[in-house]
Amino acid sequence: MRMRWRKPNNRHCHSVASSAFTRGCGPSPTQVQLNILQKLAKIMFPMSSELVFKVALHGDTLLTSPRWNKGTAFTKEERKDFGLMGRLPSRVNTIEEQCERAYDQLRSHESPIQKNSFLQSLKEQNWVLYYSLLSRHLKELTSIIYTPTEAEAIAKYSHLFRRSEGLFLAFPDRGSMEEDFLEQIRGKDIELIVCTDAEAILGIGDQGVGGIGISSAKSAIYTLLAGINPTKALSVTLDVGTDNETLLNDHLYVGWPSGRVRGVEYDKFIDKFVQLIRKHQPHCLLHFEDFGVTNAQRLLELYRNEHSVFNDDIQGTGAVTLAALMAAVGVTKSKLADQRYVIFGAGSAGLGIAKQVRDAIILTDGVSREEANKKFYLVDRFGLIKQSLGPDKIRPALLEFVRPDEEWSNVPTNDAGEVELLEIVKKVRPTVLIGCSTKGGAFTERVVRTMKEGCERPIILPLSNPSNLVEVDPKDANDWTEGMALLATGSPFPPAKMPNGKDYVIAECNNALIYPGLGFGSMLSQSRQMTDGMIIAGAQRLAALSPALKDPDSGLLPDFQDAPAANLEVAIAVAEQAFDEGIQGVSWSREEVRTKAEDKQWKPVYGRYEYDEQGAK
Ligand SMILES: NC(=O)C1=CN([C@@H]2O[C@H](COP(=O)(O)OP(=O)(O)OC[C@H]3O[C@@H](n4cnc5c(N)ncnc54)[C@H](O)[C@@H]3O)[C@@H](O)[C@H]2O)C=CC1
Ligand SMILES: CC(=O)C(=O)O
Ligand SMILES: [Mg+2]
Repeated sequence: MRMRWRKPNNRHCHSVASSAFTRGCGPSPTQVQLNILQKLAKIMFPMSSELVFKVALHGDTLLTSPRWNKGTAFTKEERKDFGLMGRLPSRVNTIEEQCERAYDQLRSHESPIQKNSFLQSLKEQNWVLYYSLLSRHLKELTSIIYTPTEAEAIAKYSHLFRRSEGLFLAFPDRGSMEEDFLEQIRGKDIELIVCTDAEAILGIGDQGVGGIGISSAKSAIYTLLAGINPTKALSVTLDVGTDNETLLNDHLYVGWPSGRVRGVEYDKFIDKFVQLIRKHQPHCLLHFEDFGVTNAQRLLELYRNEHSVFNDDIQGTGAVTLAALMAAVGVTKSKLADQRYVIFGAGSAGLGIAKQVRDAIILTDGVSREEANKKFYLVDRFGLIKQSLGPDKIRPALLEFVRPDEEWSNVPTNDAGEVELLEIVKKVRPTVLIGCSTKGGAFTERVVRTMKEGCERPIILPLSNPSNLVEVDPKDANDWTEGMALLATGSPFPPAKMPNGKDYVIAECNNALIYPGLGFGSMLSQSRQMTDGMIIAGAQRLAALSPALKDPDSGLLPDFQDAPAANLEVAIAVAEQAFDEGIQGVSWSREEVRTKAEDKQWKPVYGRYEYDEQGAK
């Protein structure tokens, strides 16, 4: 891996949208903000007249194609050319009018889950309108199509089911997997596949076939935040059964109603899928999402050297958390290597974070791997991960982080002989406490206050999703530490009040702030692998955009409103790193990365259609 560690800086502030990114960058703030907003507006909503598409669809087939349908925005001329006269009401609308109408309709739905269903149905009808609407109300609507509301939609998938989306590969139909896959991608140039086996969806566990909801939500976020062309993305659910009794006992369950396939048969099934991607789509990025803890790391290691494979829960979460921590140590004027880390929940996310931060400590501060490992205390269902838990309770991937028993011989345990979080906090006096356990409320008042006694500015990141599983409500953590905690959460939370009455922005430390950029950077450079160097380069770039580096009372990470601009920067850093490592698969040069990235982004604009038999279908 050829890469140099670079301290966060603001070199890239000219090209991002947030005012927080731009303070101190040459022209007056107002002028800079104006330029940036104009640039962002152009990126998000370029003039549709600039684009011309050759389209081969006609009449109803055009109106029912979500990619090409424009609804009432078809011009009179297009209506004549495409057999739409009489199929649409007379008035031609602009996209602005369509968004206004759709937003009014959305607001007539009261509950978040109803809004989620409405947006899903809009997506099935008209992609340009769907993504335009989401872009215009990014923060508000991301929480509807992603965490927290998507968790509820997934749990209710079989009951809310109306129309299928994506590719369903069920274990009993494995004989026709290749045919089914080819049928789905026929005529398409797929660059991204997001797949899940749905064993650990967000924090709500095994959701069987409903897992398609996370693949398509993650895929939509790729489009929304990184401009991935939705026609080039495929969402997949690998339906290997479910051990969720509620689903198995539900006669309306639409997945394969069987217990989960495990062991050799499971591995063969996954391998068949990966190999057919390697055969038919050798350049596409394969994104794994929400696999169970026993498979996630194992599958990543198995395939990452032979294909561009990415596990979001491990690598995406590791990267976004590293960026948040880099910003936090920037505020406390300390180093990553100075911290003592307690990670509560040693699953995919917990391990991914530990490894990512450990690797960064080695790179930044020249600490040996062994010394760096010692800075981490991992905690899981059986309390502290220490030697005497034995191989039944310690996955091989955790071995580097196991604490020696002697270190804990004088520490009180519970009846089961486990060392619980409070005792760990008392002994370790952590400066960083991260939650990815799915155990809502685990960071109790005592835990947080004890942590505060041991350090002036505790860094607390309760990352579990959805919102009701957060380890501590950030408002409480803020109150219990008299506003001194540096906080970020996995799902959106409102600002907390500082003792001086000021709002403290709770940054969203969600992998969506970085994975679209990591994936886009890899796709853009057509790199053969997603390397650790590329991921760290992306995390560094995101950290450099932290508003907290300018104002310590601002959020640790860019506001979600700025997520498209931040992800573009991440993508550029990742692609540049691919060049530095010599693993790019494109013939253009490193200097062209930014222009190529901006050009490649798909924008939700209609453009003008011309009928052409050889055109898009
Ligand atoms: N903010 C973000 O970007 C991300 C957040 N997450 C969230 O983190 C949580 C975990 O996700 P994954 O690591 O993918 O799941 P996972 O299933 O791989 O890991 C969960 C771990 O927590 C442990 N655990 C369960 N109950 C516990 C308890 N009472 N005390 C301590 N540990 C306990 C489990 O044994 C398991 O090792 C989920 O809520 C998920 O939504 C995950 C990925 C990204
Ligand atoms: C955000 C995410 O990937 C998760 O909660 O699993
Ligand atoms: Mg996930």
